Amino acid sequence: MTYSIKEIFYTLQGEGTHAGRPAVFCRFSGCNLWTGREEDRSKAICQFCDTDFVGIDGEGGGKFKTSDSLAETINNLWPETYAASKYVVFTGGEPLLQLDEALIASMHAVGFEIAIETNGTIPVPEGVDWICVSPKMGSELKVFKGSELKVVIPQQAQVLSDYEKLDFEHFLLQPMDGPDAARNTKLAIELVKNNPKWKLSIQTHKLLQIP
Ligand SMILES: C[S@@+](CC[C@H](N)C(=O)[O-])C[C@H]1O[C@@H](n2cnc3c(N)ncnc32)[C@H](O)[C@@H]1O
Ligand SMILES: Nc1nc2[nH]cc(C(=O)O)c2c(=O)[nH]1
Ligand code: SF4
Ligand SMILES: [Mg+2]
Repeated sequence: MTYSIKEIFYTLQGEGTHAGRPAVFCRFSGCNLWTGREEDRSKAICQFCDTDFVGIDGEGGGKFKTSDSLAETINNLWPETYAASKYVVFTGGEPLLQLDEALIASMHAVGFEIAIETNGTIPVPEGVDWICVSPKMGSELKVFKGSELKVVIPQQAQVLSDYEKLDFEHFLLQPMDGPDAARNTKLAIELVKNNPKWKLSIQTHKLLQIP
């Protein structure tokens, strides 16, 4: 299959349990919860997205005709001096619209550990090594287990105790960025202190001003 990629870049994972870990980010084009067009945001299922995932015009973006050619492009961004700990984060947009077993096999063949950032509305194929699910109110959750559940707060009608029943290793609250970011951060800190099952996830790449 042909993969539509918005951008590919080498940076640090900014969020979640692996914050600070060097990673190649591969951002797929397109999402099932928003078109990505500003004029559609107010009627989208997911309205708070901080990401441009439209088209294939970003750094390293394009159409890749084979899983091996995409894997090779990702592999070429990893420093030659240290081949251990190769780590790719597939994100988007919604990566599970495109990530398939062929691409998982191609990434493993070049020695990568594979992570995804998903909204949890599409089942995860076998072989993904780190599954981060970030559920969106107004969508139907279909992924009930994984590595980390990263809940952006606040969202309308959210009930944190419902999430606590799910089968994840780590439970994280991430303050929603936007006009109320400061207030949302205070709220997240208070919630975590009162519910220690949860940990705080802040978007460190924004503080660090790295991609
Ligand atoms: C851009 S999304 C792409 C992956 C996938 N579609 C998803 O929603 O998980 C990557 C991560 O950014 C989070 N995110 C998006 N907009 C955000 C915002 N305004 N503030 C905080 N986190 C946000 C998402 O919840 C998700 O965990
Ligand atoms: N540095 C960095 N870390 C991230 N973690 C999740 C991201 C995403 O957009 O999926 C992201 C991102 O865009 N940049
Ligand atoms: S589901 Fe993810 S990529 Fe899609 S609009 Fe929401 S935050 Fe953005
Ligand atoms: Mg991001």
